[in-house]
Parts: sequence; structure tokens; C-alpha cells
Amino acid sequence: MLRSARLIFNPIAGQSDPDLDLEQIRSLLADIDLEIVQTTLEVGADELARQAVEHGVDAVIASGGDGTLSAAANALIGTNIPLGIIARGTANAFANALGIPTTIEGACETILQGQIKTVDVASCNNQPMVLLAGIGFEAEAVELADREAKNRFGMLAYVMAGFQALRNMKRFESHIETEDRIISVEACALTVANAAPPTSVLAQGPAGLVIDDGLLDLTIVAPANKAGAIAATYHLFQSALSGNPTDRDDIGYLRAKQFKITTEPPQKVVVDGEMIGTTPINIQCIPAGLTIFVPILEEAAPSEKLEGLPHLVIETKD
Ligand SMILES: Nc1ncnc2c1ncn2[C@@H]1O[C@H](COP(=O)(O)OP(=O)(O)OP(=O)(O)O)[C@@H](O)[C@H]1O
Repeated sequence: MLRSARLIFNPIAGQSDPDLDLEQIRSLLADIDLEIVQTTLEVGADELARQAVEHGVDAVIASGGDGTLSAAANALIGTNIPLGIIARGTANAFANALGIPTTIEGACETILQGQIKTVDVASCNNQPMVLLAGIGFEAEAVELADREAKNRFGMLAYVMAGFQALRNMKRFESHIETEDRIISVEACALTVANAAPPTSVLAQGPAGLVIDDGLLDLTIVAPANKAGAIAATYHLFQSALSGNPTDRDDIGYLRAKQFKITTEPPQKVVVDGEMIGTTPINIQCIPAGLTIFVPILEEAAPSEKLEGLPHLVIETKD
């Protein structure tokens, strides 16, 4: 059981009442000796998490939107200090991708259960990355979903921005170098994912990302026109829901430890929801780079059940 932790709390994240949220977290985690620090415009979650590492805390708990959570996670990479995640943002991609409950109750329960797990992270142009790097379409959409729209429309802001980006979608030439191959291809969107929530449809080529396999997954989306882009996006959404990998000609995917990607012309790049600049990018997987609190999962459903059937006889064949 975790005895003490530093809680990094963003008071402006999401659309709920921060005082009520903080009170609820305090009371749910009453058994843990919590030192609470709040982010400000000047001092972000990255700085507060770094201070916590220097101080040698037992654990860091971060509570806020995706910006707060990834900033705290980035500061903890390679430290073995476990991160508790209490998502209170709009999209909560971070928690959804890592399989952490997105309610305050569920997130606190996960921390109280005390189960920790190491997961892979990555480095993109020497910056930490936990979820994914989007090149092209996704980056355009993230840029279009601004703060004001998110406040007004919540999750819908991303959907609206996605459709707006679709209208301006353009193909670009790309050169992809892995540890053992060089691939040249035309694409509208390239997504290198370590982990991704189902809503990050452009990362869903392989349908089911493994977060502790030491590998990253690239999804290449190359529709011929806007109708194709809508069909491809819908297909990827279905892949994410069904868990079946994609089989369309205009979608490809591959797995590797590292990707060097250049494009012509240069494309915008978004890493874990933040614009970081334009291509080229160089991404490497950092196996088991981050330790997080994860929910204790119920045992998988059994694949066989025969007992109880009338007059049951089972013989083992030679
Ligand atoms: N006390 C504060 N006052 C004003 N802004 C703050 C404060 N603390 C953090 N911020 C700003 O909050 C932003 C991070 O927000 P975060 O991603 O956690 O929430 P969010 O934007 O609501 O999440 P989402 O992107 O899911 O909507 C940073 O830009 C940071 O500068």
C-alpha cells in the first residue's frame, strides 16, 4: 500500500469544479500522506514532477488534462518512481490509452490497489513521448482544436477539427527508415504509436497496440481522395472497436524499434497532443521507461466451459 505521494493538480483542467474535484481526491486518498502542489501558468507539471523526483518521493500522482499528465510522465521517465493518473481533461487520451479509469473514483481506486507496471515510452527528436506522434492529418486537426473550442464543445471540438482537416487533406511523399528497412510511400497521415486510445483512429492500423513489447507501431493512411479518407477513417474506427487489424489497400502498418521519417514537403508533427514542429523526425522506443499504477484486471474470460452439462464424458485422445 502506498504511504505517501506528491499530488500535482491542475486547477484549470477540463470543465468540472476544481475545488470539488480536489476535495473528492483528498477524501478518496485519505489513507495516503498526500503533499498537494498545484500547477500555475508559470510552473507546470513537468517542473513540479522534476522537483518531486529530486525530493525522492514514493510516488507522483498527476491530475489534470492530457497536457498535465504527459508533462508529469515525461519527468518521471527512467526514474522508477510510479505515476498515478487522475484524468480530468477533455479527451483523456492518456488515461484511455493506458487503460486507466477516467472517473476520479476509478482512478483513485487504481492507485489505492497499488498495482504497478512498467510500460514502454519513446523519444521523438529527443523529446519524451508516451502515446504517439502524428504527422500530417492528425497534426492539422490538433492545431485546429483550440482552447476556446475545447471549452465550448469539449470532445466534439476534436471531431469538428478532424473534419476541417479532412477538407484540406493533402498527400505527401514520405521516406521511412526502420532498424532494418527503408520504405518510400505517399501518404496523408503517418502515426507512430507507443500507445493510443481508440479515439486516435489514425493509429489503429494494427488494432491493438502492445505497450510493453519494446516496439512502436506505424500506421500509414494514404487515401486517394476525400471520400476515401472518410472511408479509411471509418474503417480504422471499426478496427479499433473490433480488434481486427485493417485490410484496406490505402492503409498500411508496421512495427519497429525506431523510425526515421522525412517527408516532402515537410509536415507538421504533434507528439502526445502538442505541436513540436515539422518533419523530419527520429523516434526510438525506450522499453520499460515508465512505471504507472494500473487497475487490477479481472481474470480473462475462460475459453472453455463444459462442466455442468448432462451426462458429460471427456476422453483424452492418445
Ligand atoms: N493555475 C493555472 N492557471 C492557468 N493555466 C494553467 C494553470 N495550471 C496549468 N495551466 C495550463 O494548463 C494547460 C494544461 O492543461 P491540461 O492539458 O492539463 O488540461 P486541459 O487543457 O483541460 O486538457 P485537455 O487538453 O484534455 O482539454 C497548460 O497550458 C498550462 O499552462
